[in-house]
Amino acid sequence: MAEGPIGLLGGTFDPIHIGHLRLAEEARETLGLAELRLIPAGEPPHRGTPRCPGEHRLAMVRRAVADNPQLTVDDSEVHSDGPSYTVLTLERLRARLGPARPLVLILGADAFEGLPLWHRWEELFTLAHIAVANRPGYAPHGRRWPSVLSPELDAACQGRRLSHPDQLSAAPAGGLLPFDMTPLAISATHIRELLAQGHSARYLLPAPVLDYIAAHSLYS
Ligand SMILES: Nc1ncnc2c1ncn2[C@@H]1O[C@H](COP(=O)(O)OP(=O)(O)OP(=O)(O)O)[C@@H](O)[C@H]1O
Ligand SMILES: O=C(O)c1ccc[n+]([C@@H]2O[C@H](COP(=O)([O-])O)[C@@H](O)[C@H]2O)c1
Repeated sequence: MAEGPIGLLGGTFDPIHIGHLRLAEEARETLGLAELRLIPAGEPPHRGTPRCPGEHRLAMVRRAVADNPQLTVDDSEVHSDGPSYTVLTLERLRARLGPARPLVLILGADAFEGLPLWHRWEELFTLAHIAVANRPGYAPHGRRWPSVLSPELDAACQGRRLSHPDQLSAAPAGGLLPFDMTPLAISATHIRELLAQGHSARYLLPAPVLDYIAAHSLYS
């Protein structure tokens, strides 16, 4: 029998903020995950070069979760060459963890909407379940979702919808589960703007991360 599902939250984390951390914590709790791994992207595909190098973003993620043993950090993408394609990360994890372990890719609604642009995106469902959280400004689920999805994403989701987190343990991959989290209209873009203008970003991200930013003069 496979052990409990492992959640995977990838991101540029430039920098990591309270929106990411509540997403991780609420996914872990709501979805009944045995563990949640944060995976900072080395070279995030489909966006410009991050403002901070991977080592700094990784260091900030480590500081953000240092007091929470249930949130762990996977540094493999930062230490790999080439674009951080999620399908490659999932293949590597699947090879290491075996075919039976349920894996759950955690995405905010904005990331999910862009899924058909991802490298080998249709194979993601063969490697993991996908759990999608609401994000203010995007249509996550409920009345409007998934009716707002592009036709190709809608088609790929047909027959995958799970109705309860317990179903994540019943198969290693292939399900789609929307879930609610505390709506938080926080973005790394806004935090970078605040810091560049010399404004306070206090309480939008953990104090140890802000201390790290100050110590290394990042984003100013
Ligand atoms: N406030 C939030 N609520 C829900 N999901 C979020 C939130 N912020 C980020 N996410 C999700 O976390 C993952 C990583 O996001 P990312 O690192 O790109 O953060 P971001 O704040 O969107 O950054 P940026 O503003 O630089 O684009 C994505 O799946 C994204 O949807
Ligand atoms: O695999 C891809 O093609 C792909 C394309 C865009 C984004 N991703 C991943 O999605 C996560 C969030 O990306 P971003 O750019 O919103 O921070 C991060 O882990 C990226 O590596 C992955």
